[in-house]
Amino acid sequence: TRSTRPQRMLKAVQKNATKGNPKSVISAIDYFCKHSEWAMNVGDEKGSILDSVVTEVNPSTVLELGTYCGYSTVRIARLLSPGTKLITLEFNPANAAVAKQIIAYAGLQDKVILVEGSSGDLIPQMKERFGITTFDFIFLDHWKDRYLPDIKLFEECGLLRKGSVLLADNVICPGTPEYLEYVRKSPRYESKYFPAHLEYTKVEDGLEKSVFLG
Ligand SMILES: C[C@H](C[C@H]1O[C@@H](n2cnc3c(N)ncnc32)[C@H](O)[C@@H]1O)NC(=O)c1cc(-c2ccc(F)cc2)cc(O)c1O
Ligand SMILES: [Mg+2]
Repeated sequence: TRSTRPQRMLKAVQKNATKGNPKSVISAIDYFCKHSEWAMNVGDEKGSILDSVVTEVNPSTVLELGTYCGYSTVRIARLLSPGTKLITLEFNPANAAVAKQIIAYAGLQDKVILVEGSSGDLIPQMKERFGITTFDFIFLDHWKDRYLPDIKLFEECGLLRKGSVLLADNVICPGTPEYLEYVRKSPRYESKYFPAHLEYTKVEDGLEKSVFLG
């Protein structure tokens, strides 16, 4: 049977990247997406903004929603201080299987906890399963209509503290209008929009950074 796009992306990483070198894995995926097949990774333009926010926050507890193939997982994990791990949630088992291999190829498997399942089910389990009190940094990149229910779930589960940073991909394309309205109107968040483009295209998109004020 025909391979899937994530499987072909993995092959491109194994062919063109250097094992244990996260930067080469990131470049190999970006090259694949620019010259072979578009794929819904956060990409290099928005990825640089992601890098700068992660570096600024220097988080000890990190959560990513929507692993896909692990591109942003590798971008984030390579910047974390020694001993810090990121938890990433992926609903689709086939995508999780590819992500696991891409993360391992980058040599970052010891910095990543990849959990298969849906954010709605897993967020309430964070404290008991992973000993998390609050998250310093959360990257939202999953189903766009889950951003709003999940940020409310973070609040209900007491997973945010004064200064927790939430960074959301695709707030313009495909778009997350209800989430944007919520974080921009709520007095409990300080929000800022970072304009960019949909990965590997000229279509407008951007990242929304929201700081929880407690
Ligand atoms: C949603 C996907 C990313 C992954 O998220 C997992 N997922 C989902 N819901 C959950 C959950 N509730 N819990 C855990 N994981 C979860 C899934 O299985 C995908 O692997 N991302 C996108 O759909 C996406 C789409 C586009 C896009 C833009 C323009 C177009 F013309 C077409 C597509 C761009 C992007 O930048 C994206 O990020
Ligand atoms: Mg995205």
